[in-house]
Amino acid sequence: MRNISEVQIPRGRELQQNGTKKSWDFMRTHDSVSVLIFNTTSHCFILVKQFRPAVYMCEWEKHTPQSPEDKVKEGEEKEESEESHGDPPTAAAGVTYELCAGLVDKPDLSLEEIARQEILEECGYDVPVSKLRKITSYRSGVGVTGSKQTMFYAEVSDDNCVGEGGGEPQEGELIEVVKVPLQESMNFAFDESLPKTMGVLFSFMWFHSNMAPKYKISTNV
Ligand SMILES: Nc1nc(=O)c2ncn([C@@H]3O[C@H](COP(=O)(O)OP(=O)(O)O[C@H]4O[C@H](CO)[C@@H](O)[C@H](O)[C@H]4O)[C@@H](O)[C@H]3O)c2[nH]1
Ligand SMILES: [Mg+2]
Repeated sequence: MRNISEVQIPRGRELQQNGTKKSWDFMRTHDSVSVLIFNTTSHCFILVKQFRPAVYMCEWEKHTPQSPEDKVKEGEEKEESEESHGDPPTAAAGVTYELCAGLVDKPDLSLEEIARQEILEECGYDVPVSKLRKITSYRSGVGVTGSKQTMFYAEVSDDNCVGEGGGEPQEGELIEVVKVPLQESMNFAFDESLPKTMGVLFSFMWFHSNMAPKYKISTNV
């Protein structure tokens, strides 16, 4: 009988599961919060758009078969041609649509307080903590990081808008705030030409099943 939970507690990078020795790399990261923001004045979702180096590198590697790490390794057989396939992708290939989100890196603040700060810094809306509603939490990555993300819902109005958002420039953040009209949100969510996170897809679906009736929106999911 196989029991997937029968794992000898790992020592170093090795573990034994079901009699098989395995080693695995992991990366320790902070947990995070994300927020689905809905503007009740304009009936729009408020998303952020930012350049993600990791996303860009995935696209870059498709264009250039040889990865930067491989370049520095010497004496290895190259399976694929080193020839470049035209110009490298533009920076736009690394820009994704995302929920407003942030790392849980301030131990003295609650998850709600961190979410509130991110909404203000990234999107420019001042929302009291009491207006934040927890949707759920989940593992945001199970292959390498295993960290947990807690997702919130925040209803805002134009009256809550106190700034432009855009992130904290001194922390190197460069964020564009994007409005997605509710009526267009499902087409937006499933348009694969617009790169986005799973959180955007999931939260839009959540809104359509839980909040849309309140706004008398017919769902085409
Ligand atoms: N934004 C977002 N939307 C999702 O739908 C979404 N779904 C998953 N995630 C994951 O959540 C984590 C935290 O999100 P952020 O990267 O937005 O965290 P911040 O604290 O705002 O910013 C930090 O990272 C910035 C960029 O590197 C720096 O400039 C800052 O200095 C630095 O503090 C990341 O692991 C991300 O993968 C999403 N993140
Ligand atoms: Mg962020």
